[in-house]
Amino acid sequence: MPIQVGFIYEWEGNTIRVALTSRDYIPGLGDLLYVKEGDRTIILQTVSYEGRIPITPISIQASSQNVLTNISKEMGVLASLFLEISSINNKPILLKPRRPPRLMQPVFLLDPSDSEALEILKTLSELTSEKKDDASTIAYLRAGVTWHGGSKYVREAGFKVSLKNMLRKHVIIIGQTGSGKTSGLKGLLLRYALESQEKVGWLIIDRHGEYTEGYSSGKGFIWYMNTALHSNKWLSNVEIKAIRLTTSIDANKDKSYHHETFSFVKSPLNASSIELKEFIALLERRMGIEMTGMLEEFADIVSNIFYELGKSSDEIARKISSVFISTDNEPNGNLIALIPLLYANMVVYEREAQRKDEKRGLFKILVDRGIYTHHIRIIRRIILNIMGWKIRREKIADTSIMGKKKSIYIDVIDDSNSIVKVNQLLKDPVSLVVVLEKFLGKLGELGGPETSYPWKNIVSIHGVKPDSVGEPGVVFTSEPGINIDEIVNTIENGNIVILDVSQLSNEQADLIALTISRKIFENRLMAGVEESARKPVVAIVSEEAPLYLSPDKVENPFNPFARIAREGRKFNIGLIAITQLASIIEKQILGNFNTLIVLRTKSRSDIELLKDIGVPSETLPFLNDREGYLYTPDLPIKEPLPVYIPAWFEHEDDIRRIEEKPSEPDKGKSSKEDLKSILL
Ligand SMILES: Nc1ncnc2c1ncn2[C@@H]1O[C@H](COP(=O)(O)OP(=O)(O)OP(=O)(O)O)[C@@H](O)[C@H]1O
Repeated sequence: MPIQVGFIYEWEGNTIRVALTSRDYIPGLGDLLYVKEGDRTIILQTVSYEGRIPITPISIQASSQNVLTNISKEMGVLASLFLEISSINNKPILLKPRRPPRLMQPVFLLDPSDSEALEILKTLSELTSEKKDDASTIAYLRAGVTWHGGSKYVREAGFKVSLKNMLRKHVIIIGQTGSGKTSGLKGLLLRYALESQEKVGWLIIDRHGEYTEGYSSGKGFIWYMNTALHSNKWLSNVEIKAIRLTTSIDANKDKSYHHETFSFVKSPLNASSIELKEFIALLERRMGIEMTGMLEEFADIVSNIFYELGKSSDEIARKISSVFISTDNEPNGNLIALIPLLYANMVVYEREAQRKDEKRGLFKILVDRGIYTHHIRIIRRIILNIMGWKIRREKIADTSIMGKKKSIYIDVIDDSNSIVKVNQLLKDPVSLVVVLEKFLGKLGELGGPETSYPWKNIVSIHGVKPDSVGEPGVVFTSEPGINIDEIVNTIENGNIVILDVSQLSNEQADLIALTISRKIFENRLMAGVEESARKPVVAIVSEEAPLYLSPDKVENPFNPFARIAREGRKFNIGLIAITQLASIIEKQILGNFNTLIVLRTKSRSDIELLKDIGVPSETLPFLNDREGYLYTPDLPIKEPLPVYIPAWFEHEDDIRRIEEKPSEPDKGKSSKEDLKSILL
C-alpha cells in the first residue's frame, strides 16, 4: 500500500509545501516523496520541514498536564521539484519537472518497502543507467537518510555507467573523516571486478595500508576482489599486485604471497626509479623557491659532469654516468644521493684549503653561482631527511706520514633505514673514490684548480686501476628493490596495483605518488592520443592529488596531477581524487572532475561550493556513512542524485553466491579452495 504522508499545500518558485497528515511520518532531510498525476510521477526532495502547535502561547501554560497531547499539530515539508517520470507513446521518459503537481494532490513516501514506490525506484534506475554492455553499478538511488536500522536504498535501483567513460574524465570523492570514502570506493572497485567487461588499469596509492588489510585472513577486501575477478570472464586474468614499500630487502623472500593473479610483496624502491625533477618539484613546498633553485643549480652542475662522462671514451666513466643518469637522460635518485657526499668529501676540504681570495674546485663553482656553504648544508640535511638516508664514515686506508700513522676516511651513504635503496657505488668506499676521481677529472676541465682531498689517489693504494672494466674495487650492480617502470607496465596492461606507502613519511609517499603518476602520463604522451585510446583506461586513486591541485601548485609544469587533471582524458588516464575538502582545489581544475561523489561534510566552504552545482547541501552534514550525492554527465539526468554507495563488505552475498557456484572447467582452479590455499 502506498504510504500517504500528506497533500500538496502550496508552491512558490521551485519550493513545494506539503502539509503532512500522517501521524507516523516524521520528515527527514533528503526524503523523497512522490505525487501521481495521470501518467506523470513527480518526485519531490525534502529540503526542510516545519511544525508548530496551532495554539496561542498562553494555552501552553495551562495547568492541565495533558493540554498539549489533546491538540493537533501543524506540520509541513518544504520540498523541491526533483524528477519527473512521464511517458511518450507509452514509453517512460525522465524529465526535470517544469510544472508542480496540482494543489491538494496526495503525496506519498518513496519508501522502498512499498511495492509501488519500489517500481518507481526501479524505473528511475532503468532510465538513468547507461545501457552499454560494460556498464558497472556505481551507486544505488537513495530515497532519504537511513533511520533506526531501516534502509532507504534498494539493490534494484542501481545506477550503471561505463567506467571507461567515467574514469578518464576524473572522479572526485568528497567527505569528512569517516563518511565512507574508502569503504565506498572499495565497494566501487568490487562492482568493477564483478561487472565490468573492460579492463581498467588501477593504481591505488594506499596511504594507510587500508586496501591490503586482512589479505591473509581469507575474508578481507583483497579476497573479495580476487573472487569477483575470477568469476568475471572478461577480467579473470587481471592481476592484483599489492606492494608494501619497506626498508627491508630480506622481507621480500619470506613475506610474499603469490598466486597466478594475486601477489603481495614487501620491498624497497630503487633510487634510479626516482627522478631529480620530481624531487625538486616536491621540495618547493618545503624549502621555498629560492633554496629549491639553489639545489637545482647544484644538481645541474653535477648532472652536466655526468652527461660529459657519459660521452667519454673511458668505459668506466660511461658506466658510472649511467648509474646517475637514467636511460631517458634524466638525472635520478643516485644523483640526489651524491650531493651530500660531494659536500662531505669535496666541498669541506676545498673550503678548508682556500686561501684568502682563492677558491677552489666545486666550492668555487658553487660560490660563483651564489651557493654558499650554509645553503649546501641545508640542502644536504633536507635530502637526507626526506630520503631517510644517513652518512657513514668509512676507513679506506691507513697511511703513515713522516712516521705518523694516519687513517684515511671517506663518507658513504647508509640507506639501511630508507625505502629508497641507492647504487652500491655510493655505499662502497673504494667505488665511491673512483666515482669522485672521475667527477673531479671532468670538473678540472670545467673550472677552478683542484685541491688535495685525503681520499685522492687512494684507488692506486688499493691496486685498483680505474681505467679498466671489471677490476676489483669498482662495484657495478643495479640497486635492489622494485623498479617504478615495472609498476607502470603492470598498470598499463589493465591490472590493479595497490601501492602501500603507509610506512613512508608523507614526503616520501608524495614523491612516489608524483613519480609514478608522471611516468604513466609520459608513457601515454609518448604513445600519442590514438595509441592511448586503444589502451585500457588507467585510473589513479590518490588521497594526495587534491593537495597538489591547489591554486599555488597547479602552475608548476612538473606537477603530474595537474597535467593529468587537465589533459589525462585524451590519453585515457583518469584521477580518482579523494579529499576531505574540495574547496582547496583550484576552480578550473575542479571543473575537470566530471564526476562528483559527495558524502557527509560539515565544511562550510565545501557546502557553499557544492550548492552552486545544485547539491542540496543543507542535507550534507546529516548524511550517514556512504550516503551522498552523485553527479555525473555520464548519466542521462544531469542532476546531483541522492545515492548510497555500499561498502565492499556489503557485497558479501554476491561473493558468497560466486563461491557457492562450481567453478567453470575452462577457468581451471579458480575456486575458493585454491585461493584459500594461497591466502591462508
Ligand atoms: N570492514 C568494515 N566493517 C564495518 N565497518 C567498517 C569497515 N570499514 C569501515 N567501516 C566503517 O565505515 C565508516 C566509513 O569508514 P571509511 O574508512 O570508509 O571512511 P573515510 O571517509 O574513508 O574516512 P577517512 O577519511 O578517515 O579515511 C566508518 O564508520 C567505519 O567504522
